[in-house]
Amino acid sequence: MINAQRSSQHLKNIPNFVRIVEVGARDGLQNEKVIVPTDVKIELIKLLVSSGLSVVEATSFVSPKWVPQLADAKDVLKAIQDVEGASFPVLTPNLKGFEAAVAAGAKEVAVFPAASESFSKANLNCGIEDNLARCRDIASASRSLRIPVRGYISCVVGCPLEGKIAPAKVAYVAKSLYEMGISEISLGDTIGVGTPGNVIPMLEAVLDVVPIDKLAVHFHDTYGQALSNILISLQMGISTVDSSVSGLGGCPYAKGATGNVATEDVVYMLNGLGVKTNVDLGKLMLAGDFICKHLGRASGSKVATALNKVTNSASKL
Ligand SMILES: CC(C)(COP(=O)([O-])OP(=O)([O-])OC[C@H]1O[C@@H](n2cnc3c(N)ncnc32)[C@H](O)[C@@H]1OP(=O)([O-])[O-])[C@@H](O)C(=O)NCCC(=O)NCCSC(=O)C[C@@](C)(O)CC(=O)[O-]
Repeated sequence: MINAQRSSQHLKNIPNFVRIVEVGARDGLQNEKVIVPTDVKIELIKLLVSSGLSVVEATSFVSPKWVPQLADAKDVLKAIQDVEGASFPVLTPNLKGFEAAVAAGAKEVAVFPAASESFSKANLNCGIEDNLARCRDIASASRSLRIPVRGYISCVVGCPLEGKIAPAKVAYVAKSLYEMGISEISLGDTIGVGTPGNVIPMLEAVLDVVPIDKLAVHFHDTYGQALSNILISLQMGISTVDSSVSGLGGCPYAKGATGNVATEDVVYMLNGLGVKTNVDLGKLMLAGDFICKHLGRASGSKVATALNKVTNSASKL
């Protein structure tokens, strides 16, 4: 639904409500070299849910040889079965992962093809077409179980191996996912090279073949462009945005890719636009503080950093 209260021509297409898909516990942690204890992952997920986030991607059922950080997927998912207030999608690259996820209690899964042939091979050990066949297998296995399947497309504007990616390639993968009944397609700027200049033509190409209410955007903030790309996407009518608490993240198979856009920064911008998210920024920052303290690292969120400075200097007065 469009925000009717806004009189400005420039803001009138922006939706009243944006659904945030929090990917910190999966995309955020998957690239961490030191293994984060399972209990810490579980506590992080619980804190994220307490902040009001209604979709918290929990983990991945991928090969532990490829992504050792998420080898505890089963334990994480089992431990959050009784947590109420959010759904917990998990990544499944193939039927083996899908079956393991379902056995551990997954009620939503995600497949993750790429728009780049080389990246598909680096990330999944198979090309785009072979991977789409795996996605199709998962889509059909999930149908009888009524499990929604999200589909990420990686490298929607640029690839670490191939450089620029043509919008038509993204549209092809998006159309394939849509035709196999994927519930939502998240367009991933895996290495954060998007600007409104290349994101707009990519979105236009995808919108020619997939309805807007099926689309989400997933921006990494490597070059500091994520919020401008999100704003453009909202102006084009997209109302689901992926982000990661404290800007954690990076893909192990995309060298140089830094964190996702920070959820705190997205919520702050949306609050400023008068867009509802149901997320409490203060509680979200507690989740960010918790994981940053554990990782021994400063937050990648500009908003959390600024608000923490303001609070610290006020408490010294
Ligand atoms: C797809 C595979 C498994 C193929 O990997 P492979 O080596 O080709 O697999 P295989 O079928 O040849 O099997 C080899 C071994 O892996 C096992 N295996 C096979 N499948 C599974 C499974 N599901 N779970 C656990 N184990 C599995 C299988 O049983 C066998 O075990 P072994 O007999 O040697 O003991 C591998 O390439 C893989 O796990 N890739 C995942 C990489 C990954 O997670 N990347 C990060 C996520 S993508 C991303 O971050 C981008 C995104 C989504 O956020 C969007 C964006 O940012 O733009």
